[in-house]
Amino acid sequence: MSTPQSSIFTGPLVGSALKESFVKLDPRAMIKNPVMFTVEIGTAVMLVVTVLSAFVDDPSLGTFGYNSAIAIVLLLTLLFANFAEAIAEARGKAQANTLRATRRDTTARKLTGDGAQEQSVSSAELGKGDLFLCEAGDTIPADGQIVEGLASIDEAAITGESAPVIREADTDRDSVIGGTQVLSDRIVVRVTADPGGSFLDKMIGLVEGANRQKTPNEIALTILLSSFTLIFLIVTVTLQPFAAYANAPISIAALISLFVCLIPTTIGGLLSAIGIAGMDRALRANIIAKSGKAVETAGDIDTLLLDKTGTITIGNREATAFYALEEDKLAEFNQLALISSLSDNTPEGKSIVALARKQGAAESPRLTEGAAFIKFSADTRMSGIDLADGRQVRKGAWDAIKRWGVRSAEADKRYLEERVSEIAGNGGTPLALAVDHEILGIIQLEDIIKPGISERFERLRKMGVKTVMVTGDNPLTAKFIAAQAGVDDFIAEAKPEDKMQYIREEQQLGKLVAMMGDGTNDAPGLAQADVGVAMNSGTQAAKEAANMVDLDSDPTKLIEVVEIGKQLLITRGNVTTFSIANDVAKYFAIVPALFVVAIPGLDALNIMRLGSPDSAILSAVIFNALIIPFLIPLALRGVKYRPVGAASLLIRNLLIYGLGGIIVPFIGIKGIDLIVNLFL
Ligand SMILES: Nc1ncnc2c1ncn2[C@@H]1O[C@H](COP(=O)(O)OP(=O)(O)OP(=O)(O)O)[C@@H](O)[C@H]1O
Ligand SMILES: [K+]
Ligand SMILES: [Mg+2]
Repeated sequence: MSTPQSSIFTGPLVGSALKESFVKLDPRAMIKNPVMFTVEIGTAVMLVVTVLSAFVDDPSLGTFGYNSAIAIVLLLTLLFANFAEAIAEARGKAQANTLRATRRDTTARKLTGDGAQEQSVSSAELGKGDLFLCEAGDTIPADGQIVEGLASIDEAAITGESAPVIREADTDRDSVIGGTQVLSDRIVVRVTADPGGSFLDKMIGLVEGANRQKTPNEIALTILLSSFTLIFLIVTVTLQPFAAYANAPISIAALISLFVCLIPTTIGGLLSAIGIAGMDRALRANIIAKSGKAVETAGDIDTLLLDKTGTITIGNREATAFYALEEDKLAEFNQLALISSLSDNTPEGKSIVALARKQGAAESPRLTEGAAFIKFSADTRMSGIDLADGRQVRKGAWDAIKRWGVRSAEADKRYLEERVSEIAGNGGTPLALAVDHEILGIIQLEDIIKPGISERFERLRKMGVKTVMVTGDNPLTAKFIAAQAGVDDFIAEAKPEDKMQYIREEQQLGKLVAMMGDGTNDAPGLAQADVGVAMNSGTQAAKEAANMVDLDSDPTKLIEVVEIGKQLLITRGNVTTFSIANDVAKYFAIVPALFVVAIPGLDALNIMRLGSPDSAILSAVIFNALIIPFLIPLALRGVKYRPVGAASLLIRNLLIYGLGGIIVPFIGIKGIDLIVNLFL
């Protein structure tokens, strides 16, 4: 998906967009955009007037040549607006075609009879709940969740990322996507999507814009623009009796032109292109937004919930030291740390195994035979093993182990507590290791804060976004990392439901909240958040609850999501400002020119000194049409976004797009008028 940043106007895209521009003239499609629809009616009337003026000898109809010029320019206005939308859609369509190539029928190795038999079927025959087997070289036939094994998978077809990813059963990285390829090992997968409802199918629909719906903001803006259109319709129509009274009758061509110049055609023509381009920018960042609304909401986010481990820190939290309470028991410590982590798939668990081995511990099948592994969960904040000999070994957060119940002597506990505070105070994560409710000592886990992350938080702060670090770690560690990384707030010893609680509280204050997650226990939070971004590597539940999926599974992507949303809102706001300022300026450019012959007093207002009323009108409609293609690159690329406060941003943009919007038409229309007068 991450196609190289291509130019907006590439050959084949332009060709198909040009064709689409004509197809989109269909009034049934046009009516969805009331501003441009009225332009279409105006164009139709002008065409009739043009034909009439060729045959009927009525001076009030105007000349055939002038009428056809106006009619053509109006038609171009429509085509330019259609082209803006078509070119915005074309990029998505091209991507959809690439994706379609990935979605082909493959043979699936379906498992039946409780996984005992293997049967070759077509991927199209797989339904939700079916089990299939994949080995190195196989193409994964359908979306699913790994129930057994682990594999390295090439997801380049979907994500554009060539480095293989590891997907594993019983982890937060257990989902696989149909169409991707297994590179090594063997997995058993349970199908999670029926044919036609796969991730790829949804993605194709999204990038194609087939089910693109107007966002609430777009609908509101469309209503506002339609009311402007209605007001200007009244203004234009009431100008006629006034003109007749002043003995300066206005031709139909002039009236329609004036009307089209006054209504907000610029934003009307570019509105949907801006929206599509916003989705497209998200897509280029490898984010699949399930709706345009989600992208927009991202631009308004007040509070950003970010995980500590893996988002703010590098996330390979590694065991760097073991502190045994009694030095002569270090060997036992090593041994128990090792066996309690043997089936712990977390980075923490794996690194504990590695450190224990390095310090001389060896596996002892005799010891682990018949043992039951206790998996780590964010709720218990512990993991461990129940040995066949009856001993219970646990490792976990200090307070979690204490809550499990420890019988250690007070003095020992105090001594260990100091170790714990020392490790946590330096940003490390202390884990207590206990056997049969007796603490043996402390495991020190260390993690590194991502370089450059505090600059990103600074950027967010300037945009007025509050960042909150969420961690299952203890308050001391959390405080240290929060201060180092420069987040605004933190939640320590957080359980999944605490996230949800925090989101609710913020929302009750009227805040919009975004979060990113991957685990099944993140799903409620992802659903509750105004913007929930799931990692592609995450569980099916997380992906379903979220309104966006990040194909790169990069937790810092949330920051980018906010920036893309802001850019979309600002681009739309600026083009709207520019469009309306333009229309005001056009009013003052045209009206004095229209009446200057009849009312010489208006000459004072006629600052533009346009050649004649006819050339003034024609120049204004030409300018009005040209400004649309002129702004297409801005609409598609978005306004360059700077992280500054809302107030200074508003002032800046009002200056550039408001004042600019007033000045540009004067210069533009004057210039066109000079050229037009060469021909008239
Ligand atoms: N594999 C593990 N075995 C036992 N305890 C663990 C393990 N991993 C983490 N812990 C303990 O559980 C706590 C919570 O871990 P959890 O992974 O839920 O949150 P976190 O990694 O600190 O934060 P984040 O939400 O950013 O991932 C940790 O602070 C640590 O004390
Ligand atoms: K206009
Ligand atoms: Mg974690």
